[in-house]
Amino acid sequence: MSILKLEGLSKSFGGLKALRDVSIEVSELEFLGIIGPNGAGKTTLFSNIAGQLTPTSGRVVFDDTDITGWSADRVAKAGLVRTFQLMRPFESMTVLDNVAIASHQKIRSSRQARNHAADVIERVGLGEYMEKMSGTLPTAGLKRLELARALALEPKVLLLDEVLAGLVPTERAPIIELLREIHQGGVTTLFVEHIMAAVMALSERLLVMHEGTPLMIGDPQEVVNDPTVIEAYLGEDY
Ligand SMILES: Nc1ncnc2c1ncn2[C@@H]1O[C@H](COP(=O)(O)OP(=O)(O)OP(=O)(O)O)[C@@H](O)[C@H]1O
Repeated sequence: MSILKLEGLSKSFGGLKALRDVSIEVSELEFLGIIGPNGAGKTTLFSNIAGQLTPTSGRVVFDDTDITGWSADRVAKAGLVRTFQLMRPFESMTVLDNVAIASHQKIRSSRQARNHAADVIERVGLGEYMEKMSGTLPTAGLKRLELARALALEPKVLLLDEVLAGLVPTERAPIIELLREIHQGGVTTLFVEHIMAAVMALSERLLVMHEGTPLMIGDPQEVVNDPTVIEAYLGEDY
């Protein structure tokens, strides 16, 4: 069953067509990798799905509800949550407070929201940093915090935008493992990423975006071996 349907989604910025007629369906509990060259429209796609931008035309259907044009807050509360390439935690607040703010959007009671936030922080492996100021976290810790803030909203669908960017290879492996655990915990995941080893390790299906439109979608191995994809994105030496 599909949990997310994009129907003819397009987005223009003035004369620039950043998204052109994107139609894809994402199955419940799927892990969909999304790759493509810089400027292909990957982040714009997420922004149009998650409510930071309103599509110029087309529809976003989530869990059988047309959410096109909904505010980002409303989309997130409904269970479709994204992370950002540039993380924006409140640096002068503790890790717990940062995540509790997100929990509070789902849970009215402050005490319960904090308890829930603490559980999520443990789950992403930041337990020992609970009372530390967010601004003191190393990059890998900030990535975990970004994931915790997303998980605090109890997403059905998670949109991950280059969550591995800025990490050195030894830092990536545990975050990749965490992403796998989150997905296996029952979260449909869309994963925009340039690190191909991670894309191939996690993706069940792979979408290649090129010039604002899907170039190919399918089995990851078949997609990365496709000559058109190699020419558009991966290069001969992939
Ligand atoms: N707010 C905006 N206003 C005008 N143009 C924009 C805006 N956001 C994105 N664009 C343009 O839309 C196109 C798609 O950009 P987008 O950031 O979605 O690409 P991307 O695939 O995410 O790239 P990257 O891999 O570098 O993050 C680019 O040409 C970009 O310059």
